[in-house]
Amino acid sequence: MTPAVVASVETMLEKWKSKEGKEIEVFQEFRLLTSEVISRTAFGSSYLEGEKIFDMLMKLSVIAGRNIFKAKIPIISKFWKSADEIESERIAKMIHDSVMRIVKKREERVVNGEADNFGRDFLGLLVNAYHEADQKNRLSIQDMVDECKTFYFAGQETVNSLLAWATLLLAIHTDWQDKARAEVIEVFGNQNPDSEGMAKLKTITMIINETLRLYPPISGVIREVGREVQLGKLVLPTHSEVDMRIIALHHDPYLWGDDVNLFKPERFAEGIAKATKYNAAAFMPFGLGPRSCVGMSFAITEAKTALSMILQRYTVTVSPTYVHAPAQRLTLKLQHGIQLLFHALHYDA
Ligand code: HEM
Repeated sequence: MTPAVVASVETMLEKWKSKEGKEIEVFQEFRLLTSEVISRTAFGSSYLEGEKIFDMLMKLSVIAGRNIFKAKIPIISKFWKSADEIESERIAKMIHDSVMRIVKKREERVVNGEADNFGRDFLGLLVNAYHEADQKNRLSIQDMVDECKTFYFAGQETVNSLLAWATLLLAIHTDWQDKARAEVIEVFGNQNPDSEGMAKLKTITMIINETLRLYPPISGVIREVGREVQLGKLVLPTHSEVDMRIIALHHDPYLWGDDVNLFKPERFAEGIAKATKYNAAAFMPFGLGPRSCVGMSFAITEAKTALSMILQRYTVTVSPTYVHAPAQRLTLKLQHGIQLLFHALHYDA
């Protein structure tokens, strides 16, 4: 996957050449980057259509984000729909139609003999499951659409958030920015990152972990209680939902010390186990247990690649217009974005 990520980062950095020294809003920039990466990975040759679908999913996520805590009135909500609900239904229908169009195209290629399978990318696997001979294991269209949604939210929004916060923290903590750049130059010189060098990026890994601790893209996970259980003085009934606030664990001074709110990547110098004093639940940006994130390595490789390529070319500082206003919108975002300045380094990267 590294060459696909490198190609997408190169496209982004090519655009940045005309903006050197000027303000760039990185949340939006990384949104385009991570959408392209996930579209290429998930939809392969159909990635342009994939991007359109993800774009619509983005709109749906914005609507869902602003309605997440709104209660519904049971009978009235059956007959009356808010503007957001009507818009969500319209977008959902468009997404459904787009997925169907891609599926049809892939089916036609097989029928016409242009291809002997539906594709080896994520969508190809879904189309295969849709054609599964055994009805019990067959995927419905709705399942396919839902899988696309999960993949998009899981794989795009999260890395978007991680990259944006990491770049902001590097812009604020220029000592760490210098250390990270020195490491990248030592490992890759001015060449593009490769998978072999990824494991050697110790400082970058520490910075990524500390970013995920302070600003976990997913701030909590929900679990349903399988059977009644007692936790200390608390009895949790069967089927009750437990909302585990990852962000609260990551900011707990009891677990992390009085400097819990400071950016100190050195906490992770000897790895996660040492940093958490072997308490697995103290640091869980990717969740915990059998349902934890399947895209963890993908996400870390993508983040390391993008950060390395930026550091090879630019020093980064915070723009005077930046306002610190984190906001929970499904993932941890910023109300006014992240405005940074990128200054070209004077050597050929
Ligand atoms: C910084 C980036 C990411 C973060 C912080 C993150 C975090 C998480 C978290 C907290 C969960 C819930 C785990 C749980 O319930 O215990 C999750 C689930 C999931 N993630 Fe990620 N994720 C990231 C990137 C990705 C990427 C890049 C992909 C795919 C390419 C991905 C695919 C998934 C999927 C499919 C699930 C659902 C797993 C299931 O329900 O069994 N994630 N992720």
